Amino acid sequence: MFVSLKPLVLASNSPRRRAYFEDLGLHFTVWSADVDEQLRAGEDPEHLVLRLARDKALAVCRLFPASWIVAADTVVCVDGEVLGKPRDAEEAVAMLLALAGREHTVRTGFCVTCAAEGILVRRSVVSSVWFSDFGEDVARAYAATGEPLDKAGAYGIQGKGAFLVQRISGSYSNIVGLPLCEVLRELRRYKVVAPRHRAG
Ligand SMILES: Cc1cn([C@H]2C[C@H](O)[C@@H](COP(=O)(O)OP(=O)(O)OP(=O)(O)O)O2)c(=O)[nH]c1=O
Repeated sequence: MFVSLKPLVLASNSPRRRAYFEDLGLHFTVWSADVDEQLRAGEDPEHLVLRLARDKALAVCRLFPASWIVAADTVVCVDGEVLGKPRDAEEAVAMLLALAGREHTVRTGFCVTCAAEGILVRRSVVSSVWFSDFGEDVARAYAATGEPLDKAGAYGIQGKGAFLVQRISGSYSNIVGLPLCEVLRELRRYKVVAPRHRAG
């Protein structure tokens, strides 16, 4: 659907982010960026996801200075608390119960950068999600599937966790970890990618 016009690197371990790039038809390299994802005292969620997206992008940028790097970070926010990925099944259950029967937000920050061209762009996108009300038995049953362990807020809207979600407002792909409209807009703006034109 789209072609990569310039060398492109997805700085991510996330299979969801990789699948989104593959769906677009892009040619890209995947390089994981391991950075310290700790929240700093007094840091708000928007600042956190923008900082981590930049840190992940810059860690990979050093290795590919002539390439365009895309990195992202996703968190769930409820009651002023930031939920990242749970450490274990117990923490997953606690996170799920904190989200049950109410609204929370999912925020993804992303960074598009190229050292050779002196560009670094960051944006963040927020979506709202309403969970149905459920009890500890349901939270434990879902946590036991293992699906929550590598996901912010301990659920995957795109997977088994879909049954938790009553409704959403805003970008769906943002909840899954990469706000596609906004990322594609930046990649097209800098002519990193373009729609594919087939002859005949
Ligand atoms: C809320 C939600 C999050 N997630 C995922 C998106 C992200 O992969 C993950 C949040 O962790 P992140 O730290 O944003 O990303 P990651 O560790 O998976 O990958 P990397 O840092 O290497 O890019 O949660 C879902 O897949 N579905 C959901 O519904």
